[in-house]
Amino acid sequence: MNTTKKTLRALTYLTSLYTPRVHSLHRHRHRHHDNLLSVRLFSAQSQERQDDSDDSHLNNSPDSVFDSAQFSIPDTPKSVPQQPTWDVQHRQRVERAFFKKDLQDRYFKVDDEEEERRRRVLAKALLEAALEGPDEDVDQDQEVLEEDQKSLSVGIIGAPNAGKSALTNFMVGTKVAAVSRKTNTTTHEVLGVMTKGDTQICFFDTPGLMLNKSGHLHKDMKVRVESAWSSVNLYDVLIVIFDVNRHLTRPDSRVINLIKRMGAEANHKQTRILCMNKVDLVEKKKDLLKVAEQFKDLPGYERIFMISGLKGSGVEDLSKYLMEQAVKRPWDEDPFTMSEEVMKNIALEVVRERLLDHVHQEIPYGIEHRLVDWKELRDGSLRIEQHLITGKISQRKILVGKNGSKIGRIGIEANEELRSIFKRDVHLILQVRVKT
Ligand SMILES: Nc1nc2c(ncn2[C@@H]2O[C@H](COP(=O)(O)OP(=O)(O)OP(=O)(O)O)[C@@H](O)[C@H]2O)c(=O)[nH]1
Repeated sequence: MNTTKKTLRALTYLTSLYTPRVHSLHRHRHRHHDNLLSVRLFSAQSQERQDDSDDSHLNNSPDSVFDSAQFSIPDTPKSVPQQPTWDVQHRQRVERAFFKKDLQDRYFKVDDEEEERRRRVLAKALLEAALEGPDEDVDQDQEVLEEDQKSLSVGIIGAPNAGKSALTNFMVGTKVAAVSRKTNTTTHEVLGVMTKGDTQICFFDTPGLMLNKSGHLHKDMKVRVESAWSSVNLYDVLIVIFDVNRHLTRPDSRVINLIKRMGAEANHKQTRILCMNKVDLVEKKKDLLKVAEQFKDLPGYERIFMISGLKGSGVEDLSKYLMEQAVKRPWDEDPFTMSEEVMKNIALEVVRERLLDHVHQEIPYGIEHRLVDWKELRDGSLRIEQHLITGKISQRKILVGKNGSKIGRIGIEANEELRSIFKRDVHLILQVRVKT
């Protein structure tokens, strides 16, 4: 798997946080042209101007601008012009199918701080994925014609800590899911995409889908949870996963209820499988058979797998089984390329991440972060200009630093990372501005 693909995977999830929800149910492919992240507001609270004098001269101060052209950056990678063709159709399809606008607004609102936290985590994930060395596995170099493509959507459901991310990571081979922590405020997320030969499998997390001890939905989140439950049926395959070691030592009635509910009846539209995870932790392997015995009569499950998502035992069988379930259907994710939109997101995230590293944590909430220019030049390099706009002169000072040292540091580091992610020259310009 190459770096671009890893970055793309990281962004698959990242993009979902910001893509405006689309709500019609038609499933045909179409491209999403909205300039999603050109402007991002990070205001957690309203910013009052502290000084009413004319600050416009501050915006012309050379200190407040970082321009990568003024720094010599070693080891410029060879610029490779790319045609961005990544299609966000897959995400849109899921979002269209799963969430309705009003529900979205009422029940899925993530507060700014939480969003900020997630954004940071994701930016990190993105970088890790992008900077990771190439994998050993065979690369998907040959194009597979659309009519030959096979796809499978797989939902993974289980209690927190059951090992959903670890399993997906093992199958997909990326660390992204491990760091994109989920909370009850999130919707279904793509955990990872595996493309092998002519087959592509998309794994989805189904966070927050747990029953209470008496086997009912949690009252406080009923509407949200009900819609999420019904969406579970849309996957081709549903993996119900649980920690078998925990089940043997401290059985949890909520987990048992979940397993029973999902396996209660055969579902002709969906293949359901039960995964006994963390078998590596179980000392007496005979105990595993006892558990399998306990659930074997549930008609909803086609198969029961005993696996260790972390160590990998049994995962190959599971992957093989999933590959066999794939149906002739065009892939949803292009495994090779990144769209311009995704790249823009990356550019903002990377700067944002550096900003948070170098500036006091609370400050970035009051800053408006804009992508003001994005140009792909003829030599394949990118010119990216972003503005950091603040309403407070005191904040401007902090951001700029002594003689422009702070914004310079942020710019140099961000520029370096972007070059490494995009594999081409990046001319990054960051400007700190005061709202006038
Ligand atoms: N020993 C062992 N540990 C595992 C296995 N699978 C997962 N774990 C560990 O269990 C913990 C939870 O795993 P995750 O993959 O994050 O679980 P999750 O279901 O994605 O958790 P949530 O994100 O909270 O829903 C981590 O510390 C994993 O390292 C396994 O097969 N064996």
